[in-house]
Amino acid sequence: MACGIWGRYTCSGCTERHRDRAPTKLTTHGLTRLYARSNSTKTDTIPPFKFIPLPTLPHNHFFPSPPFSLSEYSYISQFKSRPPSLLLLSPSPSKILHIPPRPPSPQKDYRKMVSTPCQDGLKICCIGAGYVGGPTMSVIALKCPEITVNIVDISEPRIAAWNSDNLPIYEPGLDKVVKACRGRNLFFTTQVDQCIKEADIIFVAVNTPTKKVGIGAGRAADLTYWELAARRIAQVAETPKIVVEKSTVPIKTAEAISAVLHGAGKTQFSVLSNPEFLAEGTAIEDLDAPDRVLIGSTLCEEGSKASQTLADVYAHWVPREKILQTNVWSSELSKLVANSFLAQRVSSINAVSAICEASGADVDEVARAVGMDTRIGPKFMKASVGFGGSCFQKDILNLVYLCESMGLPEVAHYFHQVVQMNDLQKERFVSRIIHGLFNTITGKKIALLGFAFKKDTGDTRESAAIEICRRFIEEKAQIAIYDPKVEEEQIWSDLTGACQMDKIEVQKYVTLCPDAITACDNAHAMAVVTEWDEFKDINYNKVFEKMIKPSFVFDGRNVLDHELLRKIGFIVYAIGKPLDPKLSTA
Ligand SMILES: NC(=O)c1ccc[n+]([C@@H]2O[C@H](COP(=O)([O-])OP(=O)(O)OC[C@H]3O[C@@H](n4cnc5c(N)ncnc54)[C@H](O)[C@@H]3O)[C@@H](O)[C@H]2O)c1
Ligand SMILES: O=c1ccn([C@@H]2O[C@H](COP(=O)(O)OP(=O)(O)O[C@H]3O[C@H](CO)[C@@H](O)[C@H](O)[C@H]3O)[C@@H](O)[C@H]2O)c(=O)[nH]1
Repeated sequence: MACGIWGRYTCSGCTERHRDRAPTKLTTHGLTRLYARSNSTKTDTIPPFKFIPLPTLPHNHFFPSPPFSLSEYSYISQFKSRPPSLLLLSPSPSKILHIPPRPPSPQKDYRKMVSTPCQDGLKICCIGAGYVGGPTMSVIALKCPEITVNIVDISEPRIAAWNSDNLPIYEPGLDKVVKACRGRNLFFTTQVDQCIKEADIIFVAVNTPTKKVGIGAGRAADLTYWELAARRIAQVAETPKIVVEKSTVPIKTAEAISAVLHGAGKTQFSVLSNPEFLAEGTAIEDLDAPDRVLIGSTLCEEGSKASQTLADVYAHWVPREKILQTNVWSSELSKLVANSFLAQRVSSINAVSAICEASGADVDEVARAVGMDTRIGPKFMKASVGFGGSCFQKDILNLVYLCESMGLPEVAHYFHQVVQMNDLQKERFVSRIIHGLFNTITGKKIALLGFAFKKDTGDTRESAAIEICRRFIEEKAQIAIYDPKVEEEQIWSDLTGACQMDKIEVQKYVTLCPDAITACDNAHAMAVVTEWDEFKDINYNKVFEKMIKPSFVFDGRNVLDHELLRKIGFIVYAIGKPLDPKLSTA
């Protein structure tokens, strides 16, 4: 069947290059959206004119007879510097079949148009609509309006939430981006197979948690979801695809995945590594202006071509010099190393916080003095109750496991210390509270402010709050939790999992509160675990009135005004700060 593309244009539905060829029939051939130009007979001037979207057309849709004659249509593949979706120019969108004949656009325009950074009509599918897949693909859709981006997931509720006003993740600025693109060139769907089939580039952004059972349990990455996604692609794909590792994976995963994909022997796949460096809470900022974009590929011609295609997508908004193209193993390893270095800095400053408490030094002063050395730098120097999040611990343990597997036990041990230091920091915080409250917290009420692993996210994965609560429950304390963004059900699920108790049992120890003041009512102590900005603005005079005396504040993030709190009458403990003489440490 002839493809209905006219001019020098590589159609998204097939890999053929079509050149001034008159098909007998016109099909959409993989293009699902056509735009009509209204009220104009001019073909070559692009803006200003009005585009009227026609109804979405299914793949390979045949227009009814009489078939289109090519001379009646002009397809163009560039709209100013940003290539748009395929444009169907027509004087009357409602009369798409009765357009007066028009001469084709001059050849030279087409030459200019096809040399755009990204091919018109490119289709992206992202498998996994989570914290990475959702924001990353939304930003690609925003920056590349001519690219169709389908985000697929096996979880129906998650997809339903992405299609609602209540997105499944909280991320500042995400709402706006999604609203700008959803239904235009960004789609969330559970139609995994169809989107795989239609895509030119498939990102895989599924979860890769730490293995719970089997060889490498507790350390190695569990690639079950990844492999399932790869097998699905292998089974369904009919045309060549670029498959992109967006998930964080161990080195050599691309090689293994390539074997799975090519095992089916149906078509050609190029596997790229393109790790994501966004941090939660600042995902949109990080995606908008990344420090770098890393693309790893095999060194063959196919690999370089695929790498270039992906680089061209990012080049829509990321300066070329920030797009690093490396070999695939360097790319995979760099992601694990980046997270290990970041976590190592947090553990280092947390280790220093213990020295400060023992010596009377102030951790923030030390961090400032050390961080002003340009070789060291000031970032990631904030002492805390311990790092959390879905990545740091998982990725370091993954690196540790890789080192062990490669016969490098000393290197493995070196990186493992970062996680052990983090565990120690959480335990130090709990011990300070128990000792501060005269060596027992049994039956005492502790208000826990914050449950997310950091501010500006509703994510609780590996949050220090979970371990701290587990230890409080072990000591039979009463805990009143307030977090501005974390869903209640998430807290119950985290605590039942961590404590190996059912919800009713956990509820004997834990209550969830609508605000900080309520949580502090009749409490012996208040502990800040997440650095939410709003905690700085609480009326602490009011809190003090409501709390049992002596009233304690344990600031696990060093975000409160400790001087002021002491003036009000609180006994204050802050990570890495000179100890309050009134705080019992026995
Ligand atoms: N969260 C972050 O900030 C972050 C940042 C950089 C990299 N990463 C890495 O990115 C990956 C994804 O992380 P995340 O936080 O987005 O995970 P997530 O759990 O939020 O999302 C993963 C999604 O994949 C879906 N999924 C799993 N298997 C599937 C399949 N076979 N087909 C379709 N959908 C499937 C799940 O239903 C889930 O919605 C991980 O490897 C993680 O280490 C995460
Ligand atoms: O000075 C600091 C900085 C961070 N943290 C804690 O460290 C954890 C991780 O914070 P952050 O790195 O900001 O958030 P993540 O979303 O986990 O992002 C990390 O993990 C992602 C997943 O791999 C990477 O993409 C990011 O580059 C990397 O920063 C959180 O609990 C923070 O509170 C500190 O305690 N002190």
